[in-house]
Amino acid sequence: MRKKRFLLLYGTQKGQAQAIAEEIAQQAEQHGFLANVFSLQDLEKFCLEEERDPVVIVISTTGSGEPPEPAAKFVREIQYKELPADYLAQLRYGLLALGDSEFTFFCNGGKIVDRRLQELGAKHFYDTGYADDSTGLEQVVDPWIEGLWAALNEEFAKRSGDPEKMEETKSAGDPEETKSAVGDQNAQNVPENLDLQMKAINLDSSPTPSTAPAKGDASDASAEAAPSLLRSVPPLCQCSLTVPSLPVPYLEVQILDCDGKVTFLPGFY
Ligand SMILES: Cc1cc2nc3c(=O)[nH]c(=O)nc-3n(C[C@H](O)[C@H](O)[C@H](O)COP(=O)(O)O)c2cc1C
Repeated sequence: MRKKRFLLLYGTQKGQAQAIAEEIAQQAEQHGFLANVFSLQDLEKFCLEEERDPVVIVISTTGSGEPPEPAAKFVREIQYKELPADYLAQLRYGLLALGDSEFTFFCNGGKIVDRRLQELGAKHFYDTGYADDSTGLEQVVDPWIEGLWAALNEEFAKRSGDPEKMEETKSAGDPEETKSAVGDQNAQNVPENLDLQMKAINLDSSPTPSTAPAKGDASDASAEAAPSLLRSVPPLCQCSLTVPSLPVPYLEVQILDCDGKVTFLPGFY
């Protein structure tokens, strides 16, 4: 059977995004997919405007919230103001943003690209992941990659219009399940602080927040614009918000007697 192809693009400054893209490409084989991997700087090797297969983008952030330098030309091209709002209407993509929450503009390189692709009519087939170098990229990267295969399968099933395959994929994990697959996995296999990490993602400025439907048509768009306690909506979701890391807990208590003698409270030493 012919392998299901997807385009895999990466934008990297120091090599992490490339390594993750290569890992995705390697795993793709085992899941029955074929990934064509290119750097975002190789503009002559891909054309988003004509791309009909799903696209996966892994992109880091550098400077103070800029996309990596090799991706700069790509970003300039998609930011061209004359592009019509349906320029990438056929495009279905998933994006994994890398960053470090110690920086003010967390994952901003990915957010810039994500936001612009949405403005040009492209749609997510899978929710955006925000991986944080300060807590360990793998805490988000690993579950994100694990959920990617079900999302891709569902996307291909949809294209072939095969309801049975859709059902099969659903039971294997559709976007609802794709999301919960990531969530469930977090709950079961990874440390407690990943829960916090995933909450930070939901609060972040994803154009399609992970608590919102994975894909948006016109009706989704109006539903998403309504105020909600369950999902992040504009303008808040478009801000570059970052949940700060807690400092290491530390407490020392000393009580001084009036004569200046130090008394340690029972239980504190
Ligand atoms: C000089 C420098 C600037 C950075 N600036 C940001 C930033 O503004 N926002 C952010 O979220 N991460 C920032 N990062 C963190 C990187 O995006 C993160 O470490 C990422 O994993 C690097 O991926 P790469 O090796 O593919 O470039 C910065 C890292 C460096 C070295």
